Amino acid sequence: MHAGFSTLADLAARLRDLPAPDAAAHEAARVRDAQLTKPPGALGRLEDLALWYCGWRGEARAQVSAPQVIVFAGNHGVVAQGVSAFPPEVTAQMVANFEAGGAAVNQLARVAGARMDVHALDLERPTGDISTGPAMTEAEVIAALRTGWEAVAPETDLLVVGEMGIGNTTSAAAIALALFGGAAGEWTGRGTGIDAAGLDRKTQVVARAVAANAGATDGLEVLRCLGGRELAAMAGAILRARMMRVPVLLDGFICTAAAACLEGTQPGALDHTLAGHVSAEPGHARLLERLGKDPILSLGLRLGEGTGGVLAMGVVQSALACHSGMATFSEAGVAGG
Ligand SMILES: O=C(O)c1ccc[n+]([C@@H]2O[C@H](COP(=O)([O-])O)[C@@H](O)[C@H]2O)c1
Ligand SMILES: Cc1cc2nc[nH]c2cc1C
Repeated sequence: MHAGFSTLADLAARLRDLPAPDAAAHEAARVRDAQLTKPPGALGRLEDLALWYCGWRGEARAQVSAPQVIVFAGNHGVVAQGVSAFPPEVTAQMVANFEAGGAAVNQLARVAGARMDVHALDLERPTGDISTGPAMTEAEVIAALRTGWEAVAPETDLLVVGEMGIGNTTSAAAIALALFGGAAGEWTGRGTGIDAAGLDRKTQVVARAVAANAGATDGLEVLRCLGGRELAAMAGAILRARMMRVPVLLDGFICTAAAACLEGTQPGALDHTLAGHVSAEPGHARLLERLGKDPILSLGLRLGEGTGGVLAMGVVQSALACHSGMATFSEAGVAGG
């Protein structure tokens, strides 16, 4: 399917006309939930997850049959400022590891029964150094958004987008600062494990990046100026999922920062998404709070790749197994329903 956008203005127009969940299916799912063999509300948040999923899929009794995780990789010019504990070659080396099945996310995707796809975006051509100017031209950000848009499989019914990109916690922190304000230090963390001196340097780089791109206030423009190709691809996939009414589980700090750019342009653009987890990168909890998202899991992960999102797929699948598989009070002959 043609992406249907060739400029950021086209994309902003698409964002103004997004599908909503199916209120009747949501209500039918709620009625069914009330009849299941448990005290009302006893499955806690699992009940909300099942209703959320049924509403977006337009089914009173839904199950996940084609979960997909897509890992996008990109390289960042800002690594020249000494903002990561690892060298940028690791991005391409990890792509090879994803393709060989050796990364953490490969194992978790297998456990979740999810299809996994990997897209490396122009790794040999890092984005511009955000501490001195914009990361991408409009043509570059559109190309990356389209890669994400086109990566969502037609049969997918639950999506996780993850990323790999040395230097990308600097991008994510700069995006959060540009969108939500505050001090650079509130959004900047250790990423892959930079030391204390490195963290000071990185905080200054984040502040300089936002100052150097001060014209960027709209979400999509923030994505172009302060993001990276893998962040733009994640945003494109999240938007495509919305058009397909496919629920999305967000991963960590970088994934959430990319998603926040859509919400920055169009409030409500992330209504089909939930936070799969809260990462150990301190800016992530703050960002989720700003987006009004309560994470499903909190396991101290700070890996990215989609790992936290894929783990939460298991929780959503469990919620739907209960919602669709449990007997009602009358079916089971249990008193009190
Ligand atoms: O998902 C997260 O919250 C997260 C937190 C810290 C680091 N990461 C991963 O680490 C890489 C970026 O870290 P850095 O230090 O190079 O900016 C990138 O490949 C991310 O997938 C991911
Ligand atoms: C080894 C390694 C694996 C990763 N996976 C996601 N980000 C990563 C960063 C590093 C350094």
